[in-house]
Amino acid sequence: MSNVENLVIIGSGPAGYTAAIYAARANLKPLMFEGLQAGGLPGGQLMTTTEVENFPGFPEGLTGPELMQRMKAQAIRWGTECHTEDVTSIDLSQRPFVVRSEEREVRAHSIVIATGATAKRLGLPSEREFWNRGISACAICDGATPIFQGVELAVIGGGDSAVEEAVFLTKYGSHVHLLVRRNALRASKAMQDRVLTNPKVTVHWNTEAIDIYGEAGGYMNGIRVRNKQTGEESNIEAKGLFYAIGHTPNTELFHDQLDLDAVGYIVTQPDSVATSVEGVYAAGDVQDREYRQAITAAGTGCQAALLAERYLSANGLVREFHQNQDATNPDARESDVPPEATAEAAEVTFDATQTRHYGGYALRKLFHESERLTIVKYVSPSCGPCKTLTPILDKVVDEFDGQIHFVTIDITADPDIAENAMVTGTPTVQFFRDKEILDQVRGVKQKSEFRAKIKQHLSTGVTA
Ligand SMILES: Cc1cc2nc3c(=O)[nH]c(=O)nc-3n(C[C@H](O)[C@H](O)[C@H](O)COP(=O)(O)OP(=O)(O)OC[C@H]3O[C@@H](n4cnc5c(N)ncnc54)[C@H](O)[C@@H]3O)c2cc1C
Repeated sequence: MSNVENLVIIGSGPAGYTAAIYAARANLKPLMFEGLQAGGLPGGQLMTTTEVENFPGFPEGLTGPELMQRMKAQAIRWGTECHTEDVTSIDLSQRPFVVRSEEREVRAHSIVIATGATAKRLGLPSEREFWNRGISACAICDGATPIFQGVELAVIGGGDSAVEEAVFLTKYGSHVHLLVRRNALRASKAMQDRVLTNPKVTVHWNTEAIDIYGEAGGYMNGIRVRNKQTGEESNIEAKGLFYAIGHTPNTELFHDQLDLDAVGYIVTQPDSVATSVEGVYAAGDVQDREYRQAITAAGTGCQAALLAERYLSANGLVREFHQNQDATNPDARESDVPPEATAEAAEVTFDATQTRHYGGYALRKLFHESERLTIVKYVSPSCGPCKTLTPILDKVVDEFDGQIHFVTIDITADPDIAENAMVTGTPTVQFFRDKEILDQVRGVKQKSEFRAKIKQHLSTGVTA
């Protein structure tokens, strides 16, 4: 049984990392599937937010991505093995349990499920057409892109997320419309005050979106809305629409294997995080309909790890590992762009023989002069998924050192470049050669996808 893991943790939000920290501190060397695209992002929901001001221990507040990087670093420091992969199937009917991703199959004596919840969509008739062409589910990730600068924007929803996003978007849009289905906000009183007193936000009560309109093949130009009390329909000329309408628990993998409630949340035993299968525990938003906070997720993550440890000990299943306190998180980065990469320094330090470059100066030079395949990664400082993508893409870029150019563009520092490249959200990765765009990838994707694209474009062109 030496190749059976003590504990597999599925999900890398506050619940998953807290479970990992506790289990790793108990010498269990947990293996974590951090997730990639199914059910959110590595790092979970806080990767899409700005300031977190209520997590104990940080009196000045910190950003969501920063908090999650710290949790990850702490989990890795004590020996957690992390894989940035989605679990694609799980078998809880046999012991050890079997957990599969696209890249591996592992067996485990115990499991902590911390897969959280996913943002809902409305399913409007033209939603698909204008998705990423004005519609977004992440204001924090996409709000800074040029298409949203100085134009009217809208947010749908009435909870904390909607209010936070509406206020955040006032930094970029000329005005923000908040569409609320009822005649009241569900957001906390403090959050309500922030939006109701903001002159750049108009709240449209009893209002539902019916559809999006815009140019065929182009961007959205507005939202068709209906007043639910009067039935009257009208248009809101917003160039951006951000969904903040709640979440669905990520429990597809566990249907027919665990007890779920009518909505799909995992049912845990009273005063416990034990599920209907012994040795399997659920922590965080995936089992919490009521509180859904980072600290409650972390609290139940702790409970899950302690229960898993007890279960392993009671059944003589523990395999102990030495802790490696020197382990550091290779993915922990403060920024995608190093501080020395200033616009002033760019002209002096630019070297076309290098693989990695930063900023508009380098991109313009390479775009016009280089024969190599040039890969451009567009990021923004507040974008959590950008930070997730960085280590994934870095590893692939290293494999093609000397064959390609890799340029990082901060779209807030080089908005004109982002606009010309028609970047509508971050992270976006574009592939160029001979002044032609060959390909584009939006969001966080697996290493294998980027590797395949680079190989494909290298094989079809001349490289330096
Ligand atoms: C915009 C916003 C702002 C917020 N602000 C605050 C705040 O200020 N303070 C606060 O306390 N709370 C805040 N919250 C709530 C908080 O983010 C959540 O309660 C918390 O993140 C839940 O943690 P979790 O670990 O349960 O799940 P999540 O954070 O949802 O993480 C779930 C994880 O599971 C992974 N996953 C899903 N499916 C799979 C799969 N098949 N395989 C592998 N991995 C998978 C995902 O990739 C992700 O890593 C905010 C939420 C939002 C959306």
